[in-house]
Amino acid sequence: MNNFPKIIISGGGTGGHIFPAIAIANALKSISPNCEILFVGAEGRMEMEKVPAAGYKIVGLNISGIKRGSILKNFALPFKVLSSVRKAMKLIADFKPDAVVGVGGYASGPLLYAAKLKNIPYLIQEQNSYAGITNKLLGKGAAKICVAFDGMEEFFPADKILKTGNPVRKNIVDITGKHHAGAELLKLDPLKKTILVTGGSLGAGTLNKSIEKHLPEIIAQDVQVIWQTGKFYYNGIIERLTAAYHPNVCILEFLNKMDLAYAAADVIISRAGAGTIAELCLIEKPVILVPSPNVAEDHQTKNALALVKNDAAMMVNDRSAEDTLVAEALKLLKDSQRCEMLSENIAKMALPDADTIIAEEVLKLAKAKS
Ligand SMILES: CC(=O)N[C@H]1[C@@H](OP(=O)(O)OP(=O)(O)OC[C@H]2O[C@@H](n3ccc(=O)[nH]c3=O)[C@H](O)[C@@H]2O)O[C@H](CO)[C@@H](O)[C@@H]1O
Repeated sequence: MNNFPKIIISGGGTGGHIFPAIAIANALKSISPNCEILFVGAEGRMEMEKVPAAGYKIVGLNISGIKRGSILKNFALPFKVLSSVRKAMKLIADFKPDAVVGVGGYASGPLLYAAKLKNIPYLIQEQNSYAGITNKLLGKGAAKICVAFDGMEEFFPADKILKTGNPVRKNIVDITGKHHAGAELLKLDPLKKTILVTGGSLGAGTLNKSIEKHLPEIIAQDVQVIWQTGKFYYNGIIERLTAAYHPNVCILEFLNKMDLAYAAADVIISRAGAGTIAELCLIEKPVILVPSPNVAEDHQTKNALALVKNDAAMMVNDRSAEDTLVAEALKLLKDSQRCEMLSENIAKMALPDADTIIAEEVLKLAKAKS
């Protein structure tokens, strides 16, 4: 076997694509410490900051998605796609990867397409129950497609599908013994009940409105809240709220130490992004999911229902969240039996080794090529 396999991992846009990619890279490094990994992302997107922070090198392509609303806004898109494919071809020629991984998102398309043209084997990792357009288009040429949900034959050739679950960063879900450290970092009281609110990597307007509206009730019950707002909402919330400075309230735009926030929480309110759900199954805490209605084919509702059907999570619709979400969370916090049941059931849904299984598949492809 080639002891120095070279792997390109491409994709990004949101945490939902970036963090599985980092989890795969970490697993590759732990199985094959000598392997060389290069990330390829989209210029100006979150991966250009998060990937180097995780210790990996990344190169950016000048590529964006289709913008809704006006043809004019998309005028430059075909040129960007062409120049990105050209740059991807050059990256492949220079780096000479033995295998390529695509996790979805803007950069994944040009890079996988270039890999296909250059006969480099590639693996696709699809996080959701509904396949993204890039992954669907490039699925036929993939050597393997690693998925997290049943029924993905609807989008991909059945013989290429492997159900692995979504890869998660091991350090994020290792929360044992971190409750006090979490409370300390977030300047909260480790003895008080705590709700964590997370809107996924970009934050969620509905969750923010719901918390903002009912913050006085949370404080009145002497409950603490770790409130991740997302970058776009943070300043507005801080400007509007004097309660933001109450000792029970910790507001952040992004949680860099998600493990400590998970560890500090007694109940979690969350969007139903596939990566977050994979983590929630592993940390085994009671969860209320509020699926985003603004995603393709309503896939977050499908993600959430997979848990709800097994009594492994509660669900509140986006439409009713402003009225009922906080009351439901405060009620759940007081019901220790229900919390225990939800924790037990969500743990049964976990697929803990996705990162290692996918990394092994990638290394098999690299070995077959070299
Ligand atoms: C609006 C949108 O398009 N959402 C999609 C996006 O979600 P999104 O980008 O929110 O991704 P996920 O919910 O899957 O994962 C979020 C990731 O970000 C991390 N995190 C989050 C907040 C924070 O403050 N700190 C932090 O580290 C979480 O630990 C997790 O690893 O990709 C997912 C996976 O393709 C999809 O299922 C979602 O529908």
